[in-house]
Amino acid sequence: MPCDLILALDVPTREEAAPILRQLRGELRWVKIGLQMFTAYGPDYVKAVADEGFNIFLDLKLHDIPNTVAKAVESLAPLPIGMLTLHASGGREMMTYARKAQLASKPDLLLLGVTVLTSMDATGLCELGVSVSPESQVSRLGQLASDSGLTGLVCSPLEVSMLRKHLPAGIQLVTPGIRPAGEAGGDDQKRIMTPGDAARAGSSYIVVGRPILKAKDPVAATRAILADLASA
Ligand SMILES: O=C(O)c1cc(=O)[nH]c(=O)n1[C@@H]1O[C@H](COP(=O)(O)O)[C@@H](O)[C@H]1O
Repeated sequence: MPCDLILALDVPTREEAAPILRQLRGELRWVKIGLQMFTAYGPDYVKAVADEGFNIFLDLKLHDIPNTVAKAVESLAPLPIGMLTLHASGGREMMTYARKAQLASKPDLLLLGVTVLTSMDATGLCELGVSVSPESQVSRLGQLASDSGLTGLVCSPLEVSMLRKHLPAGIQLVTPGIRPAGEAGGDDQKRIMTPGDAARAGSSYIVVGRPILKAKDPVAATRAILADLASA
């Protein structure tokens, strides 16, 4: 399966987003709208970006009691979105409720369970009382999400080959924590890989924000990432 690129549109204003979207139209298919833009502009902005021809990954990382998450999924279902995130650490019942609501309201929506954030390492997990390695915790949460009916996960590319051995063949693995060769370090991402290595490991999609958004030439950065994916 080829690996596709998702742009994380993590910018403060729609005025800043507009030229980026204009330049990248036709270069990539998927745009992720996350907490920063959704909090500022809400559902109308999701519709506006979809109207520009992009597929939308709405990254709200839902995490609440089962009923509340299920109702949020129902409220979001009318939006033109192809992917939506929730935290797998919300547990089996929360994920089961959410999946049921998604199947009833938007069957073609890919509900993604976020396993262990790519910004976390073993030390960060230990501070939360989780004394196993990030890989073990991803394995546990990935299995729980799959058992709860989810068909997609968010994880680091470092865990993809391990998950592919244990989970159903069709599972979609979406991996942030992507840093092109030579761009690693100096920020909050801890469990990282290059685009090509993530694709070779078996990622279904990679999510990339700052390496494109902060590049001098976002189009050139996007093309370099796509070329790295294509060579995988
Ligand atoms: O759910 C996500 O998309 C996500 C999960 C995760 O574990 N790590 C992670 O970085 N993300 C998102 O992926 C994007 C990564 O952005 P950059 O680090 O700038 O490439 C951000 O929008 C994060 O919110």
